[in-house]
Amino acid sequence: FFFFFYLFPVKVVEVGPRDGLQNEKEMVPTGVKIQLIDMLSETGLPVIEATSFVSSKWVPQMADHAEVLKGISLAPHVRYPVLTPNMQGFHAAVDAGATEVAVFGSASETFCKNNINCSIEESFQRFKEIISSAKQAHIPVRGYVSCAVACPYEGHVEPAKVAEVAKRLYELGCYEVSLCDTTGVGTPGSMASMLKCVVKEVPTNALAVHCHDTYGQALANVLIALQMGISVVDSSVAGLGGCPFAKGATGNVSTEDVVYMLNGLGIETGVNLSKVIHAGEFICKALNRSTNSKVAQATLKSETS
Ligand SMILES: CC(C)(COP(=O)([O-])OP(=O)([O-])OC[C@H]1O[C@@H](n2cnc3c(N)ncnc32)[C@H](O)[C@@H]1OP(=O)([O-])[O-])[C@@H](O)C(=O)NCCC(=O)NCCSC(=O)C[C@@](C)(O)CC(=O)[O-]
Repeated sequence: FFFFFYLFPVKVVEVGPRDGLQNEKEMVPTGVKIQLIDMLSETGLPVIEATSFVSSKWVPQMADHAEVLKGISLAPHVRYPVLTPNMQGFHAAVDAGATEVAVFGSASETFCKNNINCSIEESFQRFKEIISSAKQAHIPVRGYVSCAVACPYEGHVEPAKVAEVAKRLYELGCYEVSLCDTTGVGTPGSMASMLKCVVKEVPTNALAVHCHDTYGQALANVLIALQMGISVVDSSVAGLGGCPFAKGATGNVSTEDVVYMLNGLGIETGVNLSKVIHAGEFICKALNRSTNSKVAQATLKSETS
């Protein structure tokens, strides 16, 4: 690899209130979710994924989606996408005031079936309907490709399959496609192989990466993506999270660690790190656990010593 650090800004997409909280066993009070999002809205983060309009039988933690979306104080320069797996979710999201949605596909058949109860082909029929209705309502749609490196059920996933699914989402009208290392098994090597294949099919300026940190590789994987020209990074405050349908996978790379690394590279994000650390402290206290962010741990320790 040759190293180049481009100095154009990176967009950090905060997924903590959705991806971070969806896997929590104990119900997180709606007021806590709202307060977390409101605190994150004050940090300079441009995008905060607020909740998901999925079935409460499948993901009970997200059952209060409408209350959360209606309860937050919308900041003028922040976008608040929500997940919508089908038209029922799309209509409910729009009724609750959503102005941006996200569809979530997969490069693995088995994960698709376990996550949204349909085949990849059927999922595209659903996405087509959602994207077409969203277009009429001038609602932007983001797309996810789960299992972009590996699947919790099938193991290795071929980069060509990831590229095919990403291209279909992009061509259907997703303005951005986020490539997800759902289980966090990716390494800079496997990420690079996958990304090399995907960038042949989808422009880099329409791609994002979404790295779980199960094997401690997430920051290195983000760095590889930056070096390959990708400038959108998903992350979760305090590194919270995991997918209920990817057993054993831990949370996303933490927003604090991503922002710290980008600051160190001199790359503009517009995000105030200490405010994110403060929001992370709030949610960790509410969940009665310690942060997964190394940067937050070090900062809070130095403040108390
Ligand atoms: C997609 C479905 C709904 C299909 O679920 P289904 O059971 O096949 O749906 P159905 O159409 O047969 O309907 C069955 C029941 O669900 C209800 N229903 C149907 N749709 C909705 C809806 N939108 N909202 C609320 N309720 C809904 C519907 O009303 C009905 O209720 P009943 O008559 O039995 O009382 C289900 O599989 C589901 O909700 N899955 C949720 C999956 C999920 O949230 N996964 C986690 C997020 S994805 C993720 O974490 C990965 C990501 C994005 O972060 C990236 C990465 O790291 O990989």
